[in-house]
Amino acid sequence: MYVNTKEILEDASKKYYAVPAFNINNLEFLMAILQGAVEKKAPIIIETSEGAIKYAGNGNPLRGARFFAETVKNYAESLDIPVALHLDHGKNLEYIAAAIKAGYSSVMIDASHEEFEKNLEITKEVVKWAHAAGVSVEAELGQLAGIEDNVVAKENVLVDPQQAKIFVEETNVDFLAPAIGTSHGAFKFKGEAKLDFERLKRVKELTKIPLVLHGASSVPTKFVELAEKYGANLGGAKGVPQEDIKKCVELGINKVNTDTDLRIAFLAGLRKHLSENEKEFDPRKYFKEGMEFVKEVVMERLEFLNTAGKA
Ligand SMILES: O=C(COP(=O)(O)O)NO
Ligand SMILES: [Ca+2]
Ligand code: NA
Ligand SMILES: [Zn+2]
Repeated sequence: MYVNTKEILEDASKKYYAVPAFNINNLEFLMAILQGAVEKKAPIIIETSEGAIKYAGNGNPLRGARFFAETVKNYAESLDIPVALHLDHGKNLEYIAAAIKAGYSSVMIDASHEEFEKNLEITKEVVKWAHAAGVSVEAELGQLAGIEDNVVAKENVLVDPQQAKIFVEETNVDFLAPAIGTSHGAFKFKGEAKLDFERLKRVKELTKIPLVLHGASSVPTKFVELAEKYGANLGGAKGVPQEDIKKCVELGINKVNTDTDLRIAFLAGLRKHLSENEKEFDPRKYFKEGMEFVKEVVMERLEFLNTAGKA
């Protein structure tokens, strides 16, 4: 069934487990993710960036948002697990409006590159707007290093727990993404992975709402090596160690944004299949192995986060 993201995350927050939010750009990833969630009897959050909406709508935000909202709703209504659709890293108000209009379960307003007061003002506006349409809202405090779609954040600016308390009270936002040291993409840490667990603990104590971990891909060596065996060049890829993710969930993270892990798994399967089946030209066949690897990563993460069996 198609549900509001808040429903899924409030249960997770109460019982201290987490739900992965998997990014998609096309039908193949959606199908692989849903198959994995059904097999694991788990609630699931599907998310699309503004870039994914631009891609599916060929530049038209409402066309792209409708493509994903109608496709996900259509699948969700035929499944007996809770499925939510979320706009990831909303920055452009046109895209946020399109997602709300198309029927997304929730939207992220990411104004974390702005000054605190400005971020608070913008988020307050979006919350009023979204709540009037029954849509829940995620916001972000602090910055992740690395490329955030179209905003290059210079360095990690970690969340200030006191500011988080004020921010949540003033904006009435439904869930919050506190920057605690992660970053997006496949090359996360220069040296050792270091997340600020103390800071995360304080944010949970002071805000008591569901929290989101961005940049949470672990970059599984197995699929990096397989992709490289068939010609990919992912040298130096490094993700968040699984035990760090587990610690974050124990401290109150409830939504775990995962994009890079699925991209690498799909890439490995596609490269492997194409190089072993030079005569194949049916996309329903040559995408299959990549989809199976995506499903494998999905099921593993659902087990690992204790989402399995919570549907
Ligand atoms: O934060 C993410 C995904 O992060 P990864 O690149 O670690 O999958 N999406 O919003
Ligand atoms: Ca941000
Ligand atoms: Na998000
Ligand atoms: Zn993110």
